[in-house]
Amino acid sequence: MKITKDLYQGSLALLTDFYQVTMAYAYWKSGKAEEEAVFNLFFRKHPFQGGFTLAAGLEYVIDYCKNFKFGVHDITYLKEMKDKEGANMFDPAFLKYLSEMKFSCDIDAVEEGTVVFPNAPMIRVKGPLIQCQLLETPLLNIFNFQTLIATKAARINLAAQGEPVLEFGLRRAQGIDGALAASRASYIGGCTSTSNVMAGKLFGIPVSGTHAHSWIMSFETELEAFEAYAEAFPDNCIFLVDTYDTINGIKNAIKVGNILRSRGKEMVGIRIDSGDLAYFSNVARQMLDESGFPEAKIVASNDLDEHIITSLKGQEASINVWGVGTKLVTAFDQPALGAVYKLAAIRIENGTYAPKIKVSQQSLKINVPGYHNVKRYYSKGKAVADMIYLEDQEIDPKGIVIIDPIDSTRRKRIMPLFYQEEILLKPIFRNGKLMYKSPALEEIRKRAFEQLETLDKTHKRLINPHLYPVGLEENLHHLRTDLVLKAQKFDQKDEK
Ligand SMILES: Nc1ncnc2c1ncn2[C@@H]1O[C@H](COP(=O)(O)OP(=O)(O)OP(=O)(O)O)[C@@H](O)[C@H]1O
Ligand SMILES: O=P(O)(O)OC[C@H]1O[C@H](OP(=O)(O)OP(=O)(O)O)[C@H](O)[C@@H]1O
Ligand SMILES: O=C(O)c1cccnc1
Repeated sequence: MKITKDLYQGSLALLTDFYQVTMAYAYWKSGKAEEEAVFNLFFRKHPFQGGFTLAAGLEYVIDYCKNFKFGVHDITYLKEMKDKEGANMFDPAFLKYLSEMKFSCDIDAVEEGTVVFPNAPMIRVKGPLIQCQLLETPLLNIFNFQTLIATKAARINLAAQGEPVLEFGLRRAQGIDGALAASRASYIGGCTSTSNVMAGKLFGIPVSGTHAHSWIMSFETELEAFEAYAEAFPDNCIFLVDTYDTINGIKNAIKVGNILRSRGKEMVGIRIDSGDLAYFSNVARQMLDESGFPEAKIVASNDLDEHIITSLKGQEASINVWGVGTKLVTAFDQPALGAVYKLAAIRIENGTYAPKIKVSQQSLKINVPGYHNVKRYYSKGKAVADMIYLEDQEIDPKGIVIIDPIDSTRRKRIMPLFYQEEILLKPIFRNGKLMYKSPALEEIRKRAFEQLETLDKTHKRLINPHLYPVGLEENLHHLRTDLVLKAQKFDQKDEK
């Protein structure tokens, strides 16, 4: 995949917030640029009031980091930036330093298609402070969006209960890249295909589609339009039946279905895009069955989402295929995931890490300090809990307690001995060198499916899902509590 080169024809180094560049300059000036830091990317709350989140975007991150370099044009742009007095904003020696900077971080991340939970890192970046800082914005940009859309797609696909969901979002997506990334994330989340032909070409996603109302309207009659379409695509006919009168449209589809059959071909189905989808799909099913087309599929579209699909299922609608656009690719009911990227540790002289904490009035906003990782415990193939732990922490296989990072009275005892375990942050880069082979998109999609299978259905329900246990290993909990208390004492003294 060459997203960088294909889409932006060059460097993406400036795809960052200006404050990252000014901080980079200030780090450089104060001699801190090369200090080793650890940052974590995580979110605090599942989107869509759900009980799970599906990670996506790592392949873009890898591509971004592999190509992380300030090119000649980037440097020229920065060189010409002036401050309020009209002086050059940046010292030429800093710009030379930037132009020679080589990506040299360690990155560990959850694989795409992994189910993830609040407060646990999805990406950990360790490296020179200046590089870690410059990566904040692009990493958040990539992960926030793709993870959000993959999660929405997973919810929609769960609602469709295994029936195909066709992604139709391009025309209403947030711009060109938003659409492409959304098609990719939707496929990871379980969609069967995309209508976005470029996403098909770039990512190898199957493309599919029916036809529009304009096709029908360009003919004198609907019947003529269906006949002409059948002439052009005898093996791929899904007739849109609701342009004028849906019942009459179904009759016309059946007429052309019979013509096709007389030529040894089968119509694939019909699409309904307006009106009461439960009512019309049931009428259509009956008419198609009675006319000898029990195999014909009924595709429904029109502002669908997981809730409407669930409702239509509850109404026993006869819909077999779901076309979903706007509400999927725009993550309609929650347009941002809200993941953040926080400094967790700074390496100190003796080679150990000094944990860093950002205190907040809201315990929800206090980060998890230190150089940590996440372990998932499985029992008989089902995920039972995630533990966030310091990398060098010994874990007693006979019994540990994990403590909820928000509410320390919520605890869970785990006997690692009896569980299978998976370390979720996998090595991606070491010293800037790529260690990880990105799986094919198909593999990622399969992982997403398998990961969702490991999750109990109580965590997957759309409304009021059961909370999956994620906790801090005891020592990490104590470290965090001590740091918070210390920081608060300091604040109190300060205020006097
Ligand atoms: N039986 C149903 N139960 C629940 N929601 C439904 C049902 N049938 C359709 N819907 C949803 O209701 C909404 C209907 O929107 P709208 O009022 O724009 O419909 P319309 O009849 O298609 O109008 P138009 O012809 O202008 O498209 C859509 O989101 C659609 O998915
Ligand atoms: O409803 P969504 O989930 O966003 O799915 C995509 C929508 O886009 C099309 O409508 P549009 O009116 O743009 O074109 P059309 O004339 O082909 O119906 C299609 O018919 C769907 O209704
Ligand atoms: O192929 C379709 O039916 C389609 C494609 C994009 C948007 N709406 C429908």
